[in-house]
Amino acid sequence: MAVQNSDEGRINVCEGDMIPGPKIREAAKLLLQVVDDPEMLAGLCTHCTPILRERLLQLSLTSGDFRIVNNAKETSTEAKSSVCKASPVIVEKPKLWSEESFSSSEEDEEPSSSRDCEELAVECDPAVSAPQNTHIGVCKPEIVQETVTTRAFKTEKENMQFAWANVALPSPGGKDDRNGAPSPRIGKEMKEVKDPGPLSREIREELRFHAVRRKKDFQCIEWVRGTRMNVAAGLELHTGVFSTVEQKRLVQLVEEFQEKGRNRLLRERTYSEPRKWMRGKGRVTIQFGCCYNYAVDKKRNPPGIIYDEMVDPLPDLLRKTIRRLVRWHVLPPTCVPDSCIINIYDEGDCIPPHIDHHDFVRPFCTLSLLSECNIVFGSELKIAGPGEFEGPLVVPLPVGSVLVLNGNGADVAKHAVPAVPTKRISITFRKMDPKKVPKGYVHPKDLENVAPFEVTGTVGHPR
Ligand SMILES: O=C(O)CCC(=O)C(=O)O
Ligand SMILES: [Fe+2]
Repeated sequence: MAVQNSDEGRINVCEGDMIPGPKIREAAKLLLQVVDDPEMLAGLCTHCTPILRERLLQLSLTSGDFRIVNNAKETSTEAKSSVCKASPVIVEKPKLWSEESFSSSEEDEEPSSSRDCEELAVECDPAVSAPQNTHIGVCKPEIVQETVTTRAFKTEKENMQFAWANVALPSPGGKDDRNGAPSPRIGKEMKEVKDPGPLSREIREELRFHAVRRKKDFQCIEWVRGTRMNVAAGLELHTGVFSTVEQKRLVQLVEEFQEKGRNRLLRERTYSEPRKWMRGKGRVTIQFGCCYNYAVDKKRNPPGIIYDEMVDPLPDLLRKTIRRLVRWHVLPPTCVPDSCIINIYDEGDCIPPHIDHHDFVRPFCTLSLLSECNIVFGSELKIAGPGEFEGPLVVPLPVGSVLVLNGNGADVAKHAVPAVPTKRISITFRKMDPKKVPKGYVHPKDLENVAPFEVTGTVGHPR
């Protein structure tokens, strides 16, 4: 249902006006709840929508008051021409990885380049930009900026000339966070602005938790063994679970382990780099927690988890990732993954049609990194050529998204990733069937009793 516009509560904002931070945060939280309304989104492409959501989220997390520095009509051209050169708004960086820091130190800061990337997602490679939904149609940066700065906020309320380019946010001490230099947008008067202090970790986590998008209504009706059914039932796609910075850290970790694997610094079966003798053959895999055998191996082990083969244990960052998945309601606490397989796809690499082995319990999930690709589902998948697979359901996997496989989607439908157009990394997290846990496996303490995040209802409603 479309959101109804109402003239009540219309706000006139003039240059120099101060808007108290709590009001802005409250407005941003409200907008976050209706941001997916079709009327709100009219004219926005699917690339812009997550950016708008991310920006609203940033606003809902900022501390300090806001001053309108000029009006939207004047600045929309300025914004258009300067978008790629400078951040149009100085926003206090919300703490990332809110439950726990990816790094050992709470205060660990990102290098300025990655922070710029967070703030100016439109300027960055879409492959590492804000969480995205499907990626249909690509906007030029200027167009994205124009859309975000004017159209999204103007709508019927012409008087509410609220635009990113028009707002200056004081950061503590009047400094630009990114390089410590005084911000050109913050004048003397801004020093008088009272900073209500940072939001608590719990509120930050709840806000980010509420911004996660969850698609659970996949449909693919097929006749299977005489029964008509939805073979996609049980599939879920979650976006916005990992920030761009968190994704970058995960990619870094994968690259570090790939390097160690190449240098034979990992257990023998942790890292595997098959010989590629034709297109669609082979992709690098890194396994943690258990050794999964794809096909009968040299020692005649059947496919499945090998009982007497050890691989390296799950690194700290991947255990944190698992906790995030459970805390943020992507996987149930009854199914905390204790193993994972990283697939590194170079351009042209693929994964052929398969159903994941039942040595792993359901549900399980796959995190997509670096670039978007399609995954195909169906009770029968056609092999149309080397690395070319076709099926009745094609699901685009946005960068940073998590696909959960359960029910028919995991056990009736096969899935395959056709040859990818560009390098991609996926991490599949799975819990071993307790009867199949390999010899010598030590269960990590921090994966015991992982509790899902409790929704307090103070911030918004789950989607
Ligand atoms: O790379 C993907 O998205 C799928 C990976 C997969 O199907 C698997 O590891 O079993
Ligand atoms: Fe799979």
